[in-house]
Amino acid sequence: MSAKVNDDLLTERRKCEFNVEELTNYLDGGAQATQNRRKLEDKVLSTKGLFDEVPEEYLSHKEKYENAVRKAVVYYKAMKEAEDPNQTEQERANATYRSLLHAAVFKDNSPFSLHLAMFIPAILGQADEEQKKYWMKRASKMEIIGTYAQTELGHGTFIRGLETTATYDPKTEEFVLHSPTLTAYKWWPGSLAHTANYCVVMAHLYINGKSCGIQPFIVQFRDEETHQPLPGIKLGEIGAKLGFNTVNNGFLGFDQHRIPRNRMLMKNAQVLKDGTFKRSPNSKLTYGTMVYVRVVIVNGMANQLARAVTIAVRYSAVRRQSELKPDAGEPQILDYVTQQHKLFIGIASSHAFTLTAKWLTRMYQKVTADLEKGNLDELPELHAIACCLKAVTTTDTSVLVERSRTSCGGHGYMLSSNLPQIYGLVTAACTYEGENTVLMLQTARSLVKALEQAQSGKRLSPTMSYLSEKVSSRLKWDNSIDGIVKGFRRVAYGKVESAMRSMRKYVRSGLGPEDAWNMSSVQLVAASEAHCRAFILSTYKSEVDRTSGSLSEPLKTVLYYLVELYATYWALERVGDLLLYTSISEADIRQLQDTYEDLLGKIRPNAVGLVDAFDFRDQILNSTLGAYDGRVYERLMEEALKSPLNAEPVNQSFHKYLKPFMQGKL
Ligand SMILES: CCCCCCCCCCC/C=C/C(=O)SCCNC(=O)CCNC(=O)[C@H](O)C(C)(C)COP(=O)(O)OP(=O)(O)OC[C@H]1O[C@@H](n2cnc3c(N)ncnc32)[C@H](O)[C@@H]1OP(=O)(O)O
Ligand SMILES: Cc1cc2nc3c(=O)[nH]c(=O)nc-3n(C[C@H](O)[C@H](O)[C@H](O)COP(=O)(O)OP(=O)(O)OC[C@H]3O[C@@H](n4cnc5c(N)ncnc54)[C@H](O)[C@@H]3O)c2cc1C
Repeated sequence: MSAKVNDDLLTERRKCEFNVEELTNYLDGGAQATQNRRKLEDKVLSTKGLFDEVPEEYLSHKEKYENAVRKAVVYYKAMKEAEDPNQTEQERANATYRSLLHAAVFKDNSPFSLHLAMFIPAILGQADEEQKKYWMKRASKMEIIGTYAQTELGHGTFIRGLETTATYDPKTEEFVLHSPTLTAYKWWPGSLAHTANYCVVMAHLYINGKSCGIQPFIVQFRDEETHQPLPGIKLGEIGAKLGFNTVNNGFLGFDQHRIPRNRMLMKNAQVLKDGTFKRSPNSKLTYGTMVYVRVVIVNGMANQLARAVTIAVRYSAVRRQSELKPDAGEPQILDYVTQQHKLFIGIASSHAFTLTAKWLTRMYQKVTADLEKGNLDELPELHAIACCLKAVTTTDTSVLVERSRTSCGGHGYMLSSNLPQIYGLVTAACTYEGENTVLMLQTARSLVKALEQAQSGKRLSPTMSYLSEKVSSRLKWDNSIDGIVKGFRRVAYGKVESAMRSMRKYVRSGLGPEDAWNMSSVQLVAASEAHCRAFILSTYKSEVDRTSGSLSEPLKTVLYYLVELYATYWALERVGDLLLYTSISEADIRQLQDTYEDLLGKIRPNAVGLVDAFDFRDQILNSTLGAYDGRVYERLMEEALKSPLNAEPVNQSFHKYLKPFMQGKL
């Protein structure tokens, strides 16, 4: 097949006003990081056996899983072999920060993902030093494969309501794990069904009949040689899902299953041999693995969104449809301003999430280091900001990936475009690791507390300190980026205050505080959203200010177009709220709309350059519509021909059913 690049894409690349490689380096965190990432990709992607002969979508549920395990093993070994021993941990982390290498291998997700994303982090965060040494030696080499088993059939969100019990037996120095009901069965953990042999189980600890809260236990549930479930273990797979079909989500029930005392992960709380319980300094430390994954998800969303928007923008440069002007031929669909409106916010959001994720990762690292020294002061702030960022970035990414898909018209509906699978991956994140509404309400809880503290003259944590600033009933509006950040903060303040007023009103009318909270929760979620949008926007702007000093002028200019586009887009989306709490006028709104349209026009010549700068290889995009060369139609046909239905000109169903039916013989 010729390697000719589509002419429209060539023209787009010539029009780009900035240096694409410079932006790639900026997103990676430096030229060296780009080089390391590419080296890693070269090495891993040249491994034999990593890719599918038959596209995954044509396999059965069972075959998909078996094929994914085959690839996971090859991929894991390739990643290990590609590790550069001369690189520091930090350099390795930088090289993989924006890499979606696994996406080249799995159109869906890896059956090892829970081992790496949660089992190992749970050991690192919950085990004492001796346990960590023992388990990490085995887990890091994948001598054992683990998962994180928290959610049950009956409870996911409400962790305190988990029914699985771990009852300490001081006579044998063992815990007895038990699932007293059907709803107590662990349900959802990835890798649990047929891949893993160990898991971290979150269970309700009882000592001498007394509840000691939810605690983490490391549990072997399959024999290491035969892989048979151990006695007292009931196991299975939960069935087909919207996505995650190669992740092997499973169920697990315990029937009086005994494990030694040292299998409780005892970094925070401990059970001594005689059954003495030593409390954790803060019971929420047990939830630390979830906080870690929420932080990781924000970066994951930035990357997946970049992938979807790369596919959609390249396709939109190649696709020609309808007429803008008579006799001028069919324009590229990217010339339709509505198409730009659908897609450019995806590019800007990906940048905003990447920079916010970097900020959040630094905060996570600081708070974790403080926790090691016994300082828990900033844990509530980390929890509050991680909750809303996880919720808002997953919600926005799901919307924008779906918009990217529909922006590709009919071809976006093809699995070969890869957009449906990317949607399946990102929409899952709206639910897992804390359902989004629930997490928004956690942030709202902190906002309410912060406003109460501000009103009684206490100092607030940095991310909420604006709540202690003096506010006028309507903030004086200005259309600058800083003005928009202030506007969103004013909205957050106003909505928290209004929710608090509602709660007091409901309490006066006879409701209890919990019912009053529930009645006001729609407002509370809106307050969290405004708080989070102000946070993302201010972080995005200040991170670009902080890090763009040495960049070339053309690149800086485009980066600020995107920051301004992001701010303007959200101001226009939430104009009703701004009208309620600020002095924004009709003239301001009209000017914002003009600015927005002007920005779409300025970004237009740079659109393909901007997505090229994400630097995804074709193998990582895995898409008929998004490849670098723009050979969209050829690829669609090539992929269609791989359909097993095209293997023979006449399908047997014709002779079996259609022919007798059409000839009236059936
Ligand atoms: C596509 C790319 C992405 C890449 C990522 C890879 C991902 C791999 C796949 C992941 C697979 C998924 C795994 C899972 O889903 S595991 C299961 C996750 N489950 C959850 O997240 C459950 C959600 N529920 C909770 O977190 C809590 O129960 C909840 C926060 C909702 C409430 O807890 P609880 O009822 O016990 O507490 P209260 O509301 O009464 O609050 C008590 C106080 O504690 C504070 N709090 C709560 N949680 C935390 C925390 N984690 N850290 C610190 N503090 C916490 C809370 O704010 C209250 O404080 P105050 O009393 O001071 O107000
Ligand atoms: C793809 C995928 C992978 C997963 N992987 C794992 C895994 O590896 N390990 C694991 O342990 N779990 C896993 N989970 C489970 C996941 O963590 C839970 O599904 C999630 O925490 C939500 O809990 P739930 O299903 O109980 O939803 P529910 O809490 O039942 O939510 C249902 C509805 O009730 C609402 N609701 C619930 N509580 C409140 C409240 N307090 N206030 C207002 N509204 C409320 C929610 O907003 C939602 O609209 C996975 C889930 C998915 C989808």
